[in-house]
Amino acid sequence: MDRRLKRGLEDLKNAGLLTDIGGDWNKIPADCTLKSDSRTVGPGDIFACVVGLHADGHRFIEQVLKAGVSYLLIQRPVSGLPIPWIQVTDVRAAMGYVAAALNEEPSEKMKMFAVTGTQGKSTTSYMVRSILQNCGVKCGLLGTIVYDDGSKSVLADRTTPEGSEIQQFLKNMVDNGCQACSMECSSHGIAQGRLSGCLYDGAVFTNLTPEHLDFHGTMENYYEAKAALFRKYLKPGAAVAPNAASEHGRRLAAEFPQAMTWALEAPARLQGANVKLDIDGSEFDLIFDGRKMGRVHIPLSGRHNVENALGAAAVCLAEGCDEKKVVAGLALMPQVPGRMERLNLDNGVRVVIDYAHTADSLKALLETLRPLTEGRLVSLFGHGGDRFAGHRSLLGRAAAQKADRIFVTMDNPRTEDPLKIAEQIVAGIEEVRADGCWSIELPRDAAICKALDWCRRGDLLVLSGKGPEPYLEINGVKYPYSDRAVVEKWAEERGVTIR
Ligand SMILES: CC(=O)N[C@H]1[C@@H](OP(=O)(O)OP(=O)(O)OC[C@H]2O[C@@H](n3ccc(=O)[nH]c3=O)[C@H](O)[C@@H]2O)O[C@H](CO)[C@@H](O)[C@@H]1O[C@H](C)C(=O)N[C@@H](C)C(=O)N[C@H](CCC(=O)O)C(=O)O
Ligand SMILES: Nc1ncnc2c1ncn2[C@@H]1O[C@H](COP(=O)(O)OP(=O)(O)OP(=O)(O)O)[C@@H](O)[C@H]1O
Ligand SMILES: N[C@H](CCC[C@H](N)C(=O)O)C(=O)O
Repeated sequence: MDRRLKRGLEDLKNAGLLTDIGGDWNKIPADCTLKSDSRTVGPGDIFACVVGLHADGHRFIEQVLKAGVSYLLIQRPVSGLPIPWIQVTDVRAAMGYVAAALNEEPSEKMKMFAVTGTQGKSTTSYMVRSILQNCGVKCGLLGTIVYDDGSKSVLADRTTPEGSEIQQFLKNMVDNGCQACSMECSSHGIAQGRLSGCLYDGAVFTNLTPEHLDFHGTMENYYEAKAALFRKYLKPGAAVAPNAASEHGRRLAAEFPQAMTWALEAPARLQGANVKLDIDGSEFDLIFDGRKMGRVHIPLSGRHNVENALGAAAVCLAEGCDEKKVVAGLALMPQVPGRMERLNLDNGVRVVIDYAHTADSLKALLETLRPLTEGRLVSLFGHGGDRFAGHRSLLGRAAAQKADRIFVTMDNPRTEDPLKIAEQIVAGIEEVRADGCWSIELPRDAAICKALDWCRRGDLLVLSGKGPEPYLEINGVKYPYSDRAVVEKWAEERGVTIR
């Protein structure tokens, strides 16, 4: 038995996943890679037959054998297999353990930080990385925006990739000299076992509000998925940093006595006070066990971003980072793409691009921007198709309560009719306002141009929902698209300069 695979099999056994094994697993090549997409496999690979919602990986066995695959990970008995195989009860959840073993357990060679919660994962994981880098620690990043292995950064296609991909990224981080990894963990990723093979030194819980109920069914299931990160994937003595202002954060804190709680407006070990918000950023006093540690400046506006900074500071302090370096590290963080991203036009109009795609985050965003707006606050958004439809009327309500004018448009309609989605948003607007403050313009680029033409000096236009996404997904096709590029093109055509 190959030395590396021995460990993988032990982990599969301990996780209750291993059913059976067949064939010769003695001489696995050093560069053998585990893949779960038949369209990407090549000679020498292990193919994992994932049983998904749309396809059953076992159907592709003949195809991958022709492609030269050397090993298989299967979930149901397949007779007459000509190559070695391992049978497990859940291939998707098993992939991470096997890939971790083949990659020599990369998560044991770095300080691993996880961030979970409905909102704030990307921002908080950028903040964690910024603090660690200021402590002289080279840090990789995995999340919704990019996968950065310490050498190159590629655009992410999911928040938490499949277990096989995670382990490959972690291995690359180790090879590239990273001493840490800051990683977002989505509830889908945790529930589907994509984290198998990862063990974390610290984990942050930001908040839990209704989202992804199409997948989890109930809020309790959704909470359980998040809580599993803390119950199953922490190294002994790991730092646990829950938001004590959240009911679910308090539940986690009660379960983990070592918790380094944090909160903006609730009792906690780490707190923020004297918050000052500006369009270009925020500042606040960082209070640790009742003592002022320092005044923190972050280049991101919004109380929710102050909360994210508290979460990042809490996990880093609990992991032993120097207090002054934590404070300075937060100030050094870069603009998180598409999170409160500002574009100042020289016609006196300001534009903010933000990834708010839930009613709570749109409300928080508009609440932050309202007092910072001289003229009218203009809100432009849609909602993603094949996602939790319960958000739609609530998004409409949130905008109607805070904005002066609303342009309803499309997000990624996927397989839904974008007009029907827009009408569900409008239903929410009309529950609150009857003054005709809205219009529907479905093509998102046309809607943005219309809104920019409508705005005048002092107005603030908020483009929300897509943040930095470089595409519009319609019926399974991703068309190149970017909110920022549309504003830039409009400005160029109108002779307006962006500062
Ligand atoms: C609900 C969910 O997580 N779906 C993911 C899941 O789909 P699935 O289980 O239905 O897979 P499937 O399409 O039936 O395919 C089964 C297997 O057959 C393989 N296959 C398929 C076709 C083929 O020709 N050959 C082949 O080998 C596939 O690679 C896969 O391994 O596995 C697919 C392959 O990895 C993913 O693309 C797909 O993500 C879809 C695109 C998705 O939208 N996921 C979202 C909901 C998601 O995971 N989001 C969270 C973040 C949410 C948040 O904001 O918090 C995330 O972590 O990104
Ligand atoms: N702590 C927070 N509380 C509420 N809303 C937040 C918080 N942090 C960020 N937001 C809002 O949510 C949007 C997405 O933020 P971010 O990308 O950091 O969260 P996320 O959890 O990574 O989201 P996703 O998994 O969907 O990518 C932001 O653009 C902002 O509008
Ligand atoms: N990562 C999240 C956010 C999507 C944001 C929005 N732009 C959409 O496409 O629905 C998801 O996949 O549910």
